[in-house]
Formats: sequence, structure tokens, C-alpha cells
Amino acid sequence: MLGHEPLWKAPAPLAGLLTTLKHAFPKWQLGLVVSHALEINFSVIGRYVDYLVEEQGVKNVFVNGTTGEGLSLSISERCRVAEEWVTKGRNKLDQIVIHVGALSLKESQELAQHAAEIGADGIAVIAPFFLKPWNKDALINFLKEVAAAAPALPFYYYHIPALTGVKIRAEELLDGIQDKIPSFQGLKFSDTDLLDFGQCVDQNRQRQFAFLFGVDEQLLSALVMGATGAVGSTYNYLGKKTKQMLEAFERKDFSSALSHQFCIQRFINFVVKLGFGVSQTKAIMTLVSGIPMGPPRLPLQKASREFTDNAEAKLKSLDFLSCTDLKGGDMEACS
Ligand SMILES: CC(=O)N[C@H](C=O)[C@@H](O)[C@H](O)[C@H](O)CO
Ligand SMILES: CC(=O)C(=O)O
Repeated sequence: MLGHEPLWKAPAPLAGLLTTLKHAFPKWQLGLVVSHALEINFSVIGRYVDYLVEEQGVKNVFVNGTTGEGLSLSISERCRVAEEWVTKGRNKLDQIVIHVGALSLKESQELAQHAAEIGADGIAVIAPFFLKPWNKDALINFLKEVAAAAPALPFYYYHIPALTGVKIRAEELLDGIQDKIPSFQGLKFSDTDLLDFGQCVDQNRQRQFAFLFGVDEQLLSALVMGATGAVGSTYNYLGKKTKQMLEAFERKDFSSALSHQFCIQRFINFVVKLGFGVSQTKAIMTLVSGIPMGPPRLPLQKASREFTDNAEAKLKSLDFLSCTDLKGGDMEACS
């Protein structure tokens, strides 16, 4: 995807995906809400595929991960979401990677097998985060058992220490990993430690691994270090903008690549200060795409109206969202 240097290989996912949820109609009985559960709105996934491909130029998806609240869904829901993406993405998407990490090894294996059965292109796994692996060997042993449940599927380790609390360095984990996990294909690296990330690349130059970076506001730095792709929440609505940065980087127009990165940073910096996470991502995605992404599931809380209004104004002032009133008059707009 990213050019011809030997270090760059393999098409790589460029989207973190949202599971869309809708309110089940609350049933009132004697004045009490009997059912307050949120159900997944499967019916929008087809539209979502078309939107990503046509409007954002994103053709690789990462399903049931952080943004998709994969860990907040039941196993059967995760299977259904994966099926829907595979079905609706057929002949439209290039790669569908399903996150199958779980606290229970058996559940993770079940999800991995299911991903293989439905024809997914790969599986990814985070470190179990309640009873944690305390060293590299324990983590590798866990990952190995999951990978073995779907041996024909490319396997990605999803490194996201801030959320899992498992801080085993990726560079250490990758050392000799193919001996244990023959299907190992790469890493989704969602951390700001560019020493660790750079060493993952440097020490594995001869192996055709995918190094997928997951901190969208720092992607350009990761590209310099050798990232081969990116998976992140903002590519749902800033995919096109990010692709411009990738293209500038590829043609070695670093000043233009930096302008694009700064522009993306201005938005992320703004929302981070307001409080930014999965709920806010859904609200922004609804706003930009027009596809109802729904609220998140508990324990997350729906983004506030104030957040959405502020984010909308910022998107418009940066020219990420069309607004005829502001066009031409705003110095902040990115080209
Ligand atoms: C913790 C988290 O959700 N990370 C996402 C991907 O892994 C990123 O895409 C961030 O949302 C993004 O970089 C903004 O900080
Ligand atoms: C954004 C991302 O990488 C995820 O949803 O896991």
C-alpha cells in the first residue's frame, strides 16, 4: 500500500471500526423501564461499508476492536457483527481483520474459529487484561493457543498497553514469535513508545511483517520508523485526509505530509481536551457520515451534546466538514 521500499509491504488495515448500537424500544410497565438494553443495529453495516469505501477511501477494516466495543459485546453478538461485515464487505473491501481477544482463552478460540469459518482475512488479539500474563512467555503461550484455533488465518498481536495494563514490550514479544506462532503476520501498535515500535521494525526487517500503527495523531512519526499501515478510530471520518498524508509521505513530500499531520493533530488535540474516547468517536462519526452510529454500551456514556456541537464547529473550521458559511473566511482551514 505504501510504496516500493523493501521495508514496506503488504496491504494494511486503515480503519478502526465502530459497532453501531441502537436503543431497544424501552417497554414501560407500571411506570418502570423493564428493558433498557442497547441492541446492535446490524442494518447500518452495509451503508457503513459503502461510506468507508466511497467517501473515505478506506478498504481495510478492523472489526470488534476498541472502537467497536468488542469486549463489551457477547460472543454471539461478536460473531454476528463479524458475519455482517464479511457479508456486506464482499467484493468491496480488501481485508477484514476480526479482533478475537477475550479474557477466556476458550472464547477467544471460538471467535478465532468462527472468523476462519466465515472467511475473514485475519484475526487480532489483545493481551488478556484481568488475570494478566506477567511475562513474555505467558503472553506468547496464550496467543499461540488462540492462533492455533485458526492456523490458516494471518495473526496480529494488538498491543494497547494503556487499556490492557499489559506492558510487555512489543519488541521483546516479537523476538522469535514465528517459531511459536507460524501464522504471525504483524502487530497493531497502539502506544506512543516509538523506541519500542522502531525496534520492532528494525529487528524484523527480513520478515515480511505488517507494522500497523494505532496512534493517529503520531502516524507520520511512525511512518518514518517504518510503519506499513495504520489502524485507528479517526480513519472512520478522516480517512481521506490521512490518505493524503500517506501519499505525500510516499512521494517524499515531507513538508506537505507534515501539514496534513498537523491539521489532523489540531482536531485531535481539540477533542482530547474536551474528553475524547469511544463514545465521542461514535458521535463524530454519526455527524460526519450521517449514518446513525448510536450510543455506546454501558459502562460507556453517550457523548454530550456540548461535545458534539464543539466537535462539529471544529470540523467545519478545519474544513473537514463542508460548511459554506465558513469557507474562505477561516484561517485555520487545512488545504
Ligand atoms: C485508545 C484508542 O482508542 N486508540 C485508537 C486506536 O487504537 C486511536 O485511533 C485513537 O483513538 C486516536 O489516536 C486518538 O487518540
Ligand atoms: C481504532 C482501533 O484500532 C480499534 O478499534 O481497535
